[in-house]
Parts: sequence; structure tokens; C-alpha cells
Amino acid sequence: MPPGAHAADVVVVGAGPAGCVMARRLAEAGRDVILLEAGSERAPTRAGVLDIGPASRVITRYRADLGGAGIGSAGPELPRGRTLGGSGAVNGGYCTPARPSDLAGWGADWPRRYAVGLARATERLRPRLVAAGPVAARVAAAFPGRVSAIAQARRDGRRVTAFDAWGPAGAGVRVLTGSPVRELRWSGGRTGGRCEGVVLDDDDEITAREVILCAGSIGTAEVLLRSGIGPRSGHPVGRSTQEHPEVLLDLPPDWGPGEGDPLVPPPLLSHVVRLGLPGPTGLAEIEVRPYSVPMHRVIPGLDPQPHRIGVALMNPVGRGHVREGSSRGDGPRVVLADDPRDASALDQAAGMVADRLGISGGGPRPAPVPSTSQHLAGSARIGEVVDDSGRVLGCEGMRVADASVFPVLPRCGPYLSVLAVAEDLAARVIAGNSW
Ligand SMILES: Cc1cc2nc3c(=O)[nH]c(=O)nc-3n(C[C@H](O)[C@H](O)[C@H](O)COP(=O)(O)OP(=O)(O)OC[C@H]3O[C@@H](n4cnc5c(N)ncnc54)[C@H](O)[C@@H]3O)c2cc1C
Repeated sequence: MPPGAHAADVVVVGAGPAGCVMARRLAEAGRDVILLEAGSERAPTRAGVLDIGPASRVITRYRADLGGAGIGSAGPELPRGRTLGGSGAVNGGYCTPARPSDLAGWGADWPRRYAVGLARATERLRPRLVAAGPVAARVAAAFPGRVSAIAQARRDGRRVTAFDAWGPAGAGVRVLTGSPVRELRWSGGRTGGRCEGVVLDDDDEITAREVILCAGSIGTAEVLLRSGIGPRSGHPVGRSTQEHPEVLLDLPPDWGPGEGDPLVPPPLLSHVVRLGLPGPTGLAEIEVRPYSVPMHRVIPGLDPQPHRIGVALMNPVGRGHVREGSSRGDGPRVVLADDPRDASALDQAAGMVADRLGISGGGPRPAPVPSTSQHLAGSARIGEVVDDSGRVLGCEGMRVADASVFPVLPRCGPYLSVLAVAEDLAARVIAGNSW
């Protein structure tokens, strides 16, 4: 650890989207901030590349379980960015704001707070609409009036991450990479009282007046649980996570744009189709994702795959969990939401979409491939684990400010919402501290 890095006003854990916003805003307000990032390598900067393939060195692979209904991740692992910019440096990059009705369950003042945070976030990130490719155009034609254009944060063929856009180092933040936090340090060793800093994996310690966890919905739950904040302390950490389950449908070969130039992947998504379909629990809100190319074109090292589009359920009733790892130190286990009613809604929607697009070619419908949107949120929810300024209930000197705090997952990709909420919570930290 560099000399002098053993104390700060604020330690922000995790340089993902939330951490970059928080660190920058607190430094601008005159706080001495250390930003700790577990990862030590940078993700590829080329726009459109998702470096989550088998040889990636910029992700953490978390173990994931599926329940009986069989929806959720196609594999036994969930990737999360482990690099400056966090998952925002490896994600699909589609930026959509939540609708006011998405925030209904968040509390009366959230629509206004969110709107202010969103304005600040979009001013920095400046996501832009991108042109539709042939697949998006064909899907849009099949669902007139249901298509929404979505924005991507890219400039001159490069991905713009939150680390680029908020530039914490430029505001005086001390950014330390390769610095995974193991646990929180408690005053007098008394778990759950006053937090006075963090302990890193290598046993180094940093003291701080305030620790702000921005390690993502899995990483933050992991640090909290390892530090004794969980069911035993009366905090339901990791107990009620939400995800947007997705299934993938094979497209017939004549749909695709061809292999194209492998060095210049187009934006994976330019448009989505939003549908409301009657389902087992009321109106199932469906997002059809006309991915522009097969996934192996944008994920380095992935075996060739058919070109598929996604059909995702945006208002699932199922809830999942993040559980503490075993004492063998094998990391947390994620159990994805897996409610049979969601599986049934998704199955009906996939069938309807396949028929409308005519992609079954008169034969049997292609079997949907289970997948997940990678939108996990809600492992330390406002009202249950933290208050609506992100302070961990019953503790002093620590907050959470990332996707973990979402009381309800908006019916859209969470990236822009993570940034908007972090902007709001940063303003509250600044207003709430006299130092
Ligand atoms: C593959 C993929 C595709 C996605 N596509 C989209 C999309 O197209 N649109 C969309 O809206 N959303 C998308 N998402 C979701 C979106 O990227 C996330 O919701 C968002 O990045 C969450 O931000 P965060 O700050 O909460 O956490 P993260 O982005 O996960 O950042 C957490 C950071 O904390 C660090 N960290 C974790 N633990 C520790 C520790 N103990 N000590 C120090 N550092 C730590 C991590 O290394 C990471 O850098 C995608 C996610 C993934 C993984």
C-alpha cells in the first residue's frame, strides 16, 4: 500500500459505476477519499466488447444456483466486472432510465430524487442513441408502436465507463487497484456498532470516518456478511434479490447480419420491444432484445453460438438470495429468483414472440435457452438493511450506495439507475456530514 494510504475521511469500496460517482462527488466537496478496487487490470476499451469470456481477467465469477423452475443463468456462474468501471466496463452498455412508476415502491420522494440524480448522471455519461441494425429493424417491424430506442455510452468507437466519465482521480481521489476489501473494521471490535475502516485481503487496514460500500449487489452483500452484518444482526442482507430472467431464441440463419468485421462489433442493442402480456400473476411485462450479432462476436473466447434474441421478464414475482460462502473461503453463492409463475410467463411470451416473428419456420418452436439479464439488485434494500440515505441501520460510519439498495428493480436495465441513485446518495452524504 502506498505511504499515507492508511487513513482517509471516506473509503469507498468498489470502483464500479456507484463507486466512481460517489468518490468523485465527495472529493469535489472537499473530502479526502480513497477508492479501493479489487481488480488490477483494465477492460478492453473498444465499444461493444463484453470481456466476460472464459479467459477474461477483469471479472469475478460468482457461483450461482438455479431452482426447480429452470429459469435464470444458462451456466453455473455469474460474471461481474472486477476492474475500474466495474460491471459497467464489461456490460451490454444499454442505458435506459426507470419510469416514475418503477419507483412507486421506493418511497414518496424517490421520483423527484431519482429525476435529479438522473439529470446529473446523464450530463456526465452522455449516452447516445445508436443506429438500428437489420435484426432490430425486422423485430421492430413485427411489433409496430412497441419499440423503444435505447442509448449507449460510447464515443469514437470506445466504451465510456463511469470511471472515464466521472474521473475520480482527476478530482483528487486516491484510487487503489488490486485492493480487495475483506471486511469492515469495528470500533472496539464490537460488530455492528461504529465502523472505523476496512481490512484488506492482505491484512492491511485503512481507517476512515465513513466507509461506503459500492462493491455491487453480490460484492457488497459478501463484505457485509463477512463483517457480521446479516441475519444474525437483524439485517436481511442478500435475502430478497431481484433479477430479470431472460430466455434466448435462435434466429434462422437468414436473419443475421453475417459474420461481418470481427474487430468492430456493432452495439449489441439499439432498440427493445416492450410488451404487456396476460400471465399467471397479471400483466407480464416483457422486453424483447433484438441482439445485433451472435454473442461470440462480442464476447472474446466464447465458442461459436447461433444468433439469438432475448425475451426478458421485467416484473418477476420471484426473489433470490445471496448467501455467505462456506468457511473454506469459497465466496458467496447466488441463488437466482426462480418462481414457476415467472417461468410460465416467460415461456408463454417466448412462444408468442417466436410466432409473431415467424422464426419457427413452420416447424416446432425453437426451445428457449435459459439465460439471465445480469441485472441482480436488492441485496441490501432501503428500508430493510439501509435507510433512505444509504446508512446501514443501527450502525454508524457506514453506508451502501450501489445496486444492492434498490427496494424494487426498475423494469429496465439498471445501469443508468445505479448512476442516478449514487448521485442522489452522494448529495445526501455531503449534506449529512458536517466534516
Ligand atoms: C455482463 C453484464 C452485462 C450487463 N449489461 C447491462 C446493460 O446492457 N444495461 C444495463 O442497464 N445493465 C447491465 N448490466 C448491469 C449493470 O452493469 C450493473 O447493474 C451495474 O454495473 C451495477 O453497478 P454497481 O456499482 O452496483 O456494481 P459493479 O458494477 O458490479 O461494481 C462493483 C465494483 O466493486 C468491486 N468490488 C467487489 N467486491 C470488492 C471488494 N471486496 N473490495 C474492493 N472492490 C470490490 C468490483 O471489482 C467492481 O469493480 C450488466 C451486467 C453484467 C455483469
